Amino acid sequence: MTVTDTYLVRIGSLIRDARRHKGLTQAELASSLQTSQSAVARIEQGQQNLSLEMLARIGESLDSEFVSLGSSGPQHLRIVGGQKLHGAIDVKTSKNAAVALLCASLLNRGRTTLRNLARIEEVNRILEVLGSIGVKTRWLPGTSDLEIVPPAQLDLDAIDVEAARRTRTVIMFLGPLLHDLDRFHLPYAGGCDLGTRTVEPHMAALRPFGLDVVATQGFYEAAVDRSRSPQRAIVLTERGDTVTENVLMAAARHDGVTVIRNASPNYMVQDLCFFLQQLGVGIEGIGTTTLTVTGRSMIDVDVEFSPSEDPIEAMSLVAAAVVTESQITIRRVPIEFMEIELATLEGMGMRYEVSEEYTSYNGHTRLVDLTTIPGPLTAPIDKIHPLPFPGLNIDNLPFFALIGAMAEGTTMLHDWVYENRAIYLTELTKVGGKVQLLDPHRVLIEGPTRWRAAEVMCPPALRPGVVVLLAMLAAPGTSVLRNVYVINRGYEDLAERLNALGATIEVFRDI
Ligand SMILES: CC(=O)N[C@H]1[C@@H](OP(=O)(O)OP(=O)(O)OC[C@H]2O[C@@H](n3ccc(=O)[nH]c3=O)[C@H](O)[C@@H]2O)O[C@H](CO)[C@@H](O)[C@@H]1O
Ligand SMILES: C=C(OP(=O)(O)O)C(=O)O
Repeated sequence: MTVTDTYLVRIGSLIRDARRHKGLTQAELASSLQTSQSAVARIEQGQQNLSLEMLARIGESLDSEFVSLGSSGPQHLRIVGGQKLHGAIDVKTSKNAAVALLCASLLNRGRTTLRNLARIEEVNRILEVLGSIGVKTRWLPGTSDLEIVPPAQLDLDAIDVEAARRTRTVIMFLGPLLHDLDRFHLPYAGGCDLGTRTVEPHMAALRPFGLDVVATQGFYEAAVDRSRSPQRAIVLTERGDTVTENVLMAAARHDGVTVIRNASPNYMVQDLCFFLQQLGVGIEGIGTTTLTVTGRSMIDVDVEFSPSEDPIEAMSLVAAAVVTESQITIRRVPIEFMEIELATLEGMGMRYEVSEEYTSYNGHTRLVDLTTIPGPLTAPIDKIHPLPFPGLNIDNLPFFALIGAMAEGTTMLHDWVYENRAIYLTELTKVGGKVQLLDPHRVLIEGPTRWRAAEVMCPPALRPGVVVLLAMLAAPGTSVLRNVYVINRGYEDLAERLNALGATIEVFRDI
């Protein structure tokens, strides 16, 4: 095979992956390219010469750039796998608390300083959105502390629509904004491609505060009827994290007492509650499913807050240790939000040591340092499935695919929550995993696995993306993971920090 042939085959398989991620058939892609299905089949098999123009058109049809110029193109990772990790790593603060706190800063007329914030793409997008509507934000020099100063009047018409559409967080502007604006519009929420994620629970829960939302042409048109206010407890139909946060933020400036039932007691909700308390809002029941909020119609305080460490990053690092069969110390693990995960791992035979507990900078969350001890694992007898906190966290479930792949026997995962996420776990087959999709919600993983290096397009979802990356760390040889924006959405400098543990990961872009 000539060098050109090898490239055509590689590009062809990347195009096939991207098409499948997008859920298109060859015929559908062909029709958007105005070519034939057989031409698409030849392209995917690497049997068709491709012009740059054709590559650009394919990239456009699949929302995925295959070739780009300059430094602004997609970022890729080249991983030399098969090495053991060693040493210690600190868990960073969570993405999910960061986004809630950034939205909550809109409640405050004073200056909000968020300390030790995760410097991740998701935060960057929200900073772009906040900046576009007039909020002044700046990183304090040499720190990860962010200062936020609101304008006298927000300018929602100037909102950066492109940045807003890349996150789901914009939906959490509804709760804070309904106090100051009688009418406003926000772009539809975006984010990872995990299948349909309804926003209806948000609309229903905010209706008692007078909010009515009509969705038209890519925007939520919001109008606030000031004659309405909550007359009785707000009962959430699902125990969602961001819906609970939205109601908390609406209640924070509602002059009166709001009771929220079936609230999520999850980690990011707790961080938001601690922050709101700093703003002078009364909150009882933190960490339970009934929250009683005594709001303040005006909040104008200079406040500082540091969110807690990310249990999902902690779980990712545990999975990194398991898949590379390494002993590492993971510092600052928010133990309360990892207990069921760790109990499940113990059931699979995993051993680890934990330090005495200490307190997070948020003043509340209990942390430990956890040292992994490599050893043989066996598949769990029962399926592993997530539940709202205090169950096994849904965002941690994908990491059990990796751990199941290391264990002797068959592990079943049941992701009842998301329509798409389990499907992406089949990407592990490209690096040697034996993963069988039973239906869109259930996968069987057979272990142990002999990982092998491969070039793979990063699945368009954060956790499955990291799962593939970690498998590549274990696979001897050189792997490439292409277009890792979704990973950077939720993890700060992951490649660099894994390299500090002895991994070899190079970040690169196309020329
Ligand atoms: C920014 C943030 O904090 N994101 C988290 C948050 O998203 P978020 O709060 O936005 O989660 P969603 O509201 O999208 O809920 C996730 C999915 O679960 C379904 N659902 C949810 C709760 C429930 O009791 N029943 C139910 O069926 C929803 O319909 C949806 O399909 O919670 C998700 C589920 O924990 C996590 O994956 C996200 O990382
Ligand atoms: C699904 C996730 O988050 P988001 O709600 O930001 O899409 C996640 O963190 O895995």
